[in-house]
Amino acid sequence: MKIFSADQIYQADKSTIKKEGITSDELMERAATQLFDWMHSRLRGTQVTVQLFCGIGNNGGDGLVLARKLNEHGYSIKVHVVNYSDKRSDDFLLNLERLKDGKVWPNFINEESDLPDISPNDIVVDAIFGIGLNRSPDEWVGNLINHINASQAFTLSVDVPSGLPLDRVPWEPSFVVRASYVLTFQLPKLVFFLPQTGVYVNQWEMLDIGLDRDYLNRTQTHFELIGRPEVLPLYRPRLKFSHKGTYGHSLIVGGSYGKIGAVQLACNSCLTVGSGLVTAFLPKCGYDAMQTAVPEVMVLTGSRDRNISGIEVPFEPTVVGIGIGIGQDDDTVSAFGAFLKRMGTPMVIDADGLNILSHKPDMLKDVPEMSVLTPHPKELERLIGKWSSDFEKLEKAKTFAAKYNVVIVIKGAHTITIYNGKGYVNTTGNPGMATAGSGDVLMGMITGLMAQGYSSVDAAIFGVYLHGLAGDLGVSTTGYEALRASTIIDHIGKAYAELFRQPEMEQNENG
Ligand SMILES: NC(=O)C1=CN([C@@H]2O[C@H](COP(=O)(O)OP(=O)(O)OC[C@H]3O[C@@H](n4cnc5c(N)ncnc54)[C@H](O)[C@@H]3O)[C@@H](O)[C@H]2O)[C@@H](O)CC1
Ligand SMILES: [K+]
Repeated sequence: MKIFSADQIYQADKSTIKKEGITSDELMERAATQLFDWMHSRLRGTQVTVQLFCGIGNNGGDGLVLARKLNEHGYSIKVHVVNYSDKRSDDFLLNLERLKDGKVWPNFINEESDLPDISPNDIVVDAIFGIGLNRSPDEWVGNLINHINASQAFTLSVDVPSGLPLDRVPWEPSFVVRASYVLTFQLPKLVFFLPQTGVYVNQWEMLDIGLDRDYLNRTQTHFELIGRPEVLPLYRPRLKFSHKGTYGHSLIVGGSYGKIGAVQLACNSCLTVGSGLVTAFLPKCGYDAMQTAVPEVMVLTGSRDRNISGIEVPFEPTVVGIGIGIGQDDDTVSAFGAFLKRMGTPMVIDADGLNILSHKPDMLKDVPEMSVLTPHPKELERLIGKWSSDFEKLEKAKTFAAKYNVVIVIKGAHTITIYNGKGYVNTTGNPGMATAGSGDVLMGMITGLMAQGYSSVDAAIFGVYLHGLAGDLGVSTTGYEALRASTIIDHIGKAYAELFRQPEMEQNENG
């Protein structure tokens, strides 16, 4: 699903209004009716006080329409108009009159006003600012936002948490509503998924307001949200008349004394995701452990006991996964450099492989094109330099990926795959996966997918999604704390099956 910018969303609104021959207040009515239906279906007339804080633009207008509808259905409401500007929008004014016609008299809040009491048992509707926010809220508005945040009331934000801009980090972090729930109109917003801005959003949901499909389909975006509908078409079915050679031969290069487990995990996940053959290249000390732990894997070793050295293999691998647990011993660094120079096949490079590249940036030119780099934030920083915000981080990663023609997988709560100027934001995974070896499993999976013929970028997007899904399935039996990297591997098969699971309704209908 595409992630649109604020400008593009305004265009979508305009295009819808024009195409359907409706007025902008009719679109607002449609949007706010969705908000009302959502609340009404959950509250079912419960006598809880709903305090609506409405700005003076169209986000505030949405809040006023919602207030009118709640009032018409007998809910107990208090409406506050947050008077931060004289430039009230037409649809705000129209709906203010309609609200007054229903005998609801809002409380107007300005710089001098006392802050209203909010009980922790109230429901707050936050309709102060929407996607039109273009500068920091004034201090008194910021104080009101702090007051809402301190109330501990359930806070439902309309479209976006007020104070959160769509294209940058907030000017003042405390002047942003911390939303319990965001009901966002039709399209996901990038800020929900970035570490610096996602913290303001506890849960979110999209409400379809019928924006112009043609406009949405034809417009190109810089980011895309990756869910099941996006990954299913990437899946490459196994063929009946195939053999293990059809699915590639992966070479996993990694390990050092005490870190052979990383390679076991990567080889295991590489096989489990479907690589036809897997060979591990290890220091000698890892030989017995590897042969015992993963019998399906073939093992080659270098000449040194505790570290990788001279990477020589007597076959042409389809793809190489390299870097986990290798350390930065001089011999290892030169073996890694020579290997990069010699190999033309795309690689998946992780962990110390990335750290070596950060220390020896002249090696970057030897990284085969269309390789996949899988850094966590610290490794990324070493590679591309410091950034001042998540937005700058994404821009720098895009520039780096373009310069070396590689795919970058920025690991995190919402892993983002960067390629060719675009970011693919993953939706699976959970905090239980922040555990030792989880990254090794991911690198094995991406390698195994490339071995089977997935393109580098598809393997990254699909692998990240499947890895997260396997973690989500695993966590249902272990809980967050007890989830281990091996549990993720154990659930790769179920994750594949889950991709093709029919929703229960359809299953019933089909008999
Ligand atoms: N355009 C449409 O047709 C629709 C718009 N909708 C709603 O409209 C919202 C956008 O409305 P608006 O464009 O009116 O913008 P907002 O309601 O987000 O903000 C109102 C206005 O405040 C001003 N402003 C920005 N930052 C400020 C600050 N820090 N201090 C004081 N004033 C500031 C801007 O001029 C802005 O236009 C969406 O988020 C959504 O809730 C929905 O009703 C769906 C349909
Ligand atoms: K809002």
